[in-house]
Amino acid sequence: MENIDPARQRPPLDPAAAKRQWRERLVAERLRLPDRLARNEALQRVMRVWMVGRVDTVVGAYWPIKGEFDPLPALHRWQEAADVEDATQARQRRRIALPVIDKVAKTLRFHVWYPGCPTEADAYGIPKPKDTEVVQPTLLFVPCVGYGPGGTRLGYGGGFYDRTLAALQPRPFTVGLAYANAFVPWLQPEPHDVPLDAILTDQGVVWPVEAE
Ligand SMILES: Nc1nc2c(c(=O)[nH]1)N(C=O)[C@@H](CNc1ccc(C(=O)N[C@@H](CCC(=O)O)C(=O)O)cc1)CN2
Ligand SMILES: Nc1ncnc2c1ncn2[C@@H]1O[C@H](COP(=O)(O)OP(=O)(O)OP(=O)(O)O)[C@@H](O)[C@H]1O
Repeated sequence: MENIDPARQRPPLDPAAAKRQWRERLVAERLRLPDRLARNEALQRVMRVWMVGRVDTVVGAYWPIKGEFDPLPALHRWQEAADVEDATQARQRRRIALPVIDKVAKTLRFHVWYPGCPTEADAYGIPKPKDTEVVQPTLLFVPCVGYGPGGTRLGYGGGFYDRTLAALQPRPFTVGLAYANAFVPWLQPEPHDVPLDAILTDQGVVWPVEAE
């Protein structure tokens, strides 16, 4: 048989393999970001401005891992602002919830969390609230390893958010959080991917994009 270019003998990368490769690259890149502190502050500001006027009282977020943006400081301030911002709602306490993995259904449940709340490590070593109330966030901040056009999200590959959102009735408004360097232009939604309703980065609201 003739010599064939070895690259051509390999099957092309399937989308799942491409996603695995990019996950690794994006997490490594995020951990190396030289200006992470400045980006972190910028994204906190974007979040707080974006939340003005939202009437949610239960907001889901996450405990940051692997260099993820930390949404909790901005949410503390949102919680504390309740007293002055909206007198009619001030009595209904604003609450922050963190995900807890349901190992059987492989979905997430959201448990109330507050600073100093007792926690224990989940299967991935992420702190989860211990024995606090289960709540239904109407607004959910979702960590992104990467993001693509149209609100497509790349996570760590567990499918937890997609499975959770497929099952949640009514669905919360979902907001992806990422640093702007995590944009992956070719990222295509797979059939099970639930697109995010909005994406915020340190550069502002990047989805939905304003009409030109
Ligand atoms: N901060 C944070 N909390 C979260 C999530 C998240 O993405 N970020 N999750 C969002 O779902 C859930 C946890 N899901 C996770 C899924 C995988 C890995 C992880 O580290 N996976 C390994 C690869 C495992 C494998 O390939 O089988 C890795 O990336 O090294 C971490 C969390 C709930 N809590
Ligand atoms: N609604 C669903 N029902 C059943 N399986 C699902 C569903 N959504 C996703 N999955 C499974 O989860 C796997 C991982 O999905 P995907 O690669 O999109 O994860 P991810 O969004 O990156 O991860 P995560 O949400 O945990 O951060 C998929 O291969 C798919 O089989």
